[in-house]
Amino acid sequence: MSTRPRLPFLKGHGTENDFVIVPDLDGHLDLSAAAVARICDRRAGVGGDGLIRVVRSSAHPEARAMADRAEWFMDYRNSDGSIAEMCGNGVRVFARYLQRAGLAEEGDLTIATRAGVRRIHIAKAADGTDGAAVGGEGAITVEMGKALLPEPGPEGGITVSVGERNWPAHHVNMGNPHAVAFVDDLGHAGNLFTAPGVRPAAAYPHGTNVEFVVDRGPRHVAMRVHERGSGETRSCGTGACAVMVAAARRDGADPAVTGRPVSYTVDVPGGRLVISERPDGTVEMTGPAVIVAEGEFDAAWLDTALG
Ligand SMILES: N[C@@H](CCC[C@H](N)C(=O)O)C(=O)O
Repeated sequence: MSTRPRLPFLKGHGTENDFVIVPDLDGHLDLSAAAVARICDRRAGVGGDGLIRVVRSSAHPEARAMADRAEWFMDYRNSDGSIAEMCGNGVRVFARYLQRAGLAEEGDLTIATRAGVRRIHIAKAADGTDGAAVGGEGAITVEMGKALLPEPGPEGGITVSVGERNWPAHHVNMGNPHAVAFVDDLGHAGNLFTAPGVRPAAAYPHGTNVEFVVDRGPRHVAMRVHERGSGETRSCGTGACAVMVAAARRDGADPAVTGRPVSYTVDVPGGRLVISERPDGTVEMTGPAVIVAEGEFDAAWLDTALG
């Protein structure tokens, strides 16, 4: 018989990038990488592209310094248990959880992440759709910070490869790393269960997320992604932001030069995100966030999962 306190969880997604949400408000849980991987396992666990632990910033050593600017910290883990700096879809789902739990209201709030404090706006949801229509009522907008575009090192620019195919790629950092390759056909990326090759390895000492992008129309692109630590997912918010910035620079659009914001629609297999870049370089993402279920871990199962 387990003596562990009952542990609730929720399941949510943003454009079908799905997460197990574990409220641990006062930071008592010790979640090892192995435990996260078991919880995210789609057959033997709850299943998800990642796990989001909701913890008070003041109760987490990595967030304490942000506690005066953001009450809540998103402790994000990939489905293999590895730690990531940021998750764009995850932070919208995190905000939706706070709203549902009565810990935040519609309107403006801030959330601490390993990439820094992010400002969020939860639009008014008059129709209860949880923002399923991008930009519609209930959608959530996140100020994702500024994109960094690291210069190529001595070994040259980035190349992404799948099988025999190679593409030049843009190195974009949105708090976490991305390699963005423009391709003729999203099918050419093939089977993304395994990670694409990325060279030079030194450009990404901690690995990278890889996006494959095609044009759909003016300021409108579509992408597939292989996420570091999770494999192919149906969407990646930071990836969509990296794609938007890479597409804008490719198209000769730089808000810092023109003084005008630029906006792209980014289609992902799981839906649509709208991404804008402002003249000060801040990237803004708008998209849906949905909570689909709420439950409680079986105590005996949790004992074995947490070890
Ligand atoms: N799905 C996320 C990104 C999650 C982290 C990523 N796999 C990494 O390791 O950097 C998003 O929506 O941004």
